[in-house]
Amino acid sequence: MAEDARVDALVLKLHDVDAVKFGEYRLKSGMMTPIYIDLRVLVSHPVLMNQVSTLIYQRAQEENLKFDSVCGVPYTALPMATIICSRNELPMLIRRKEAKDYGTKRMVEGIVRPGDVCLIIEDTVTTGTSIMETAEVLYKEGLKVTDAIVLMDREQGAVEMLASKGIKLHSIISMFKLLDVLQAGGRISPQTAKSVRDFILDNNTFKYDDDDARSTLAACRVQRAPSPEEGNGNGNLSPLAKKTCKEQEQVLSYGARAKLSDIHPLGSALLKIMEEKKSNLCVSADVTSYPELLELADTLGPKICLLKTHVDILQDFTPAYCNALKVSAEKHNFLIFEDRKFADIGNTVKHQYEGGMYQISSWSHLVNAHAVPGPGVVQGLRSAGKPLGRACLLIAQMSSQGSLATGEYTQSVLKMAEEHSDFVLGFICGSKISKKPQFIHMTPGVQMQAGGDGLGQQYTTPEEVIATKGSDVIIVGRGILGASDRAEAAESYRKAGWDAYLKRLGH
Ligand SMILES: O=c1ccn([C@@H]2O[C@H](COP(=O)(O)O)[C@@H](O)[C@H]2O)c(=O)[nH]1
Repeated sequence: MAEDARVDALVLKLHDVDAVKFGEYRLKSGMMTPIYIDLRVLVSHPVLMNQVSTLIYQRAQEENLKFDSVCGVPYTALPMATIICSRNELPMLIRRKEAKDYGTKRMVEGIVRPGDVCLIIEDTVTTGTSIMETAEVLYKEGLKVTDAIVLMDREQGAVEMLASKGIKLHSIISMFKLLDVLQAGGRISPQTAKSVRDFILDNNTFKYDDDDARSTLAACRVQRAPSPEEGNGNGNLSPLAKKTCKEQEQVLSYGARAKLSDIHPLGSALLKIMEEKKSNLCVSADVTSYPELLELADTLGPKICLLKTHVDILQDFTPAYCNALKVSAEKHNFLIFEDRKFADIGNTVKHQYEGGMYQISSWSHLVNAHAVPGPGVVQGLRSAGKPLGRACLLIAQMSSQGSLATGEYTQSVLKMAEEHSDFVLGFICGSKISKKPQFIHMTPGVQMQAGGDGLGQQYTTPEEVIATKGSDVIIVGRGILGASDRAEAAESYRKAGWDAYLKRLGH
C-alpha cells in the first residue's frame, strides 16, 4: 500500500477508536480547541500501536535520519519509542519527568554518551514545547537533537518553533490531511472541517523572533458570526470554532521569510532580492518585439525583483534571444517569470513547458498555472521544472472583472499549493490568501489610480495591494509601459510598493 493510502487508513482507524474528538477541549497550553487528539488510547489497540510505530520508523529511514538513540516524550510516545527500539534493535533513552530523590537521581535513563545524536518521538504537537522540554533535558546530558518525528502535527506553529531552535520536525499526519480524510470518508461534515481549518489557521502559536524580522504577532479577539454554510454541521462541533477566533497576524520581513526552513529555494532567492533591492515590483513586459523586451530588462532591471514575460506575444522570437535575457537577469539581479498560465493535463503541460519553440523551462525561473485541471498540472510542470530548480505559482484569483476564481475555488487552489509546496512557491491573487509565510503572493492589475481598461482589467493601487490586502509583489504593466519615461515610472512604482510594505511592517 502506498504511504498516502496507509496514512489515510490510519486516520480513519484513529477516528474509529476515538483518538480524534470534536467538541470543546483545553490543551496543555490553556488554549481551547474544537478538535482534540487523544493518542493515549493507542495502548489499548496493539495492532494500531504497531502500525503507528512502523510508520514513524519508516519516516526516519525515508528521511535518512542519522541518530544513535531514540527517546519518546513521556508518556504517550514512550510505548512507540519502545516498540521502534525493540523491533529495530536500537538503543533507547527514557527521559524522566522528575528526578528520583534516591539512588542515581538521573533525569535520563539508559546509556548516555555525550556527543551522541538522539531522535525524539512524540505523539501530538501543538506548540512544540513538550519536544523542546525533552530536548533540553537531553542537551544537559551532552546529547544532540537534530530531528523529531511526531505522529500528529496540529499545524499550529510547532514546526517553526522547533526549526528556530535547530530541530527539524517530521510529521506523519498533519491536521489538514486529517480533516480532508475524515471529510472525504463522510466522518465529518464539510462545515465542521472548514470551521476546524479556520480555527487552526487563526490560532498559530509561533511568534517569530528574528533580529531582522521586525516581526509582530498581534493577537486580537474577533467575534465572527457563523456564515450560513456553517450551520450545525453534523452536530458535534464546538461553538468555539463557530463563534470566536483569535486572529493572529504574522507580519514578517521579506528577509526573515527568506530564511524560513521550509521555504522553496527560489522563493528564498526572490525574497532576498526583494530585501536587497528594496523592490517588490514585478514589471509585466508586455511588448511585442524582443529588442524592446531586452531594452526594458536593461533599463528597468535595477528597480525590479521580477520581469514577467508573455513570450507568445513576441513577433520576432528566436531561442537565442533567451540567453540575452538570462544575462540581463543575472546582471541586474532579478528573476524571470513567464506568465504562461498553463492549464492542461500533466503530460501536455510538461511538453509545453520544456519543449516546443519556446523551451520555457530553460530560461524562465518561474511559471504559473491554473488549478482547473487538478493536481496533474503541477505534477507535469514539476517533473520538468524541479530538476532545473524552477518553481511555479498557482493562479488563485484574477484581476479581471467577473473572474470565476473566487471562494471555494480559491480555497482549493490554496490546498493544492500546500500539497505541492516543493514546487509551488506562491500565488497570483488579489490579496493574501495563505497565512503560511513561505508562500509569496503576487498581484496583477496595479496602477497608481484605481480603475479599469475597458476590457475587463481592474486596477488597484500599490498601497491597497501591499499594505491593506497583504500581498507581497505588485505586477505592473501598462502603468509603466505607457509612461513617457519608463524608468522614472518604474521608480515611482518601486517606491510606492516599498513604502506600502514598510507601512505594513509598522515602520
Ligand atoms: O489576474 C491576472 C493575471 C495576470 N495578469 C497579467 O498581468 C499583466 C497586467 O498588465 P497591466 O498592463 O498592468 O494591466 C498582464 O500581462 C496580464 O496578462 C493580469 O492582469 N491579471
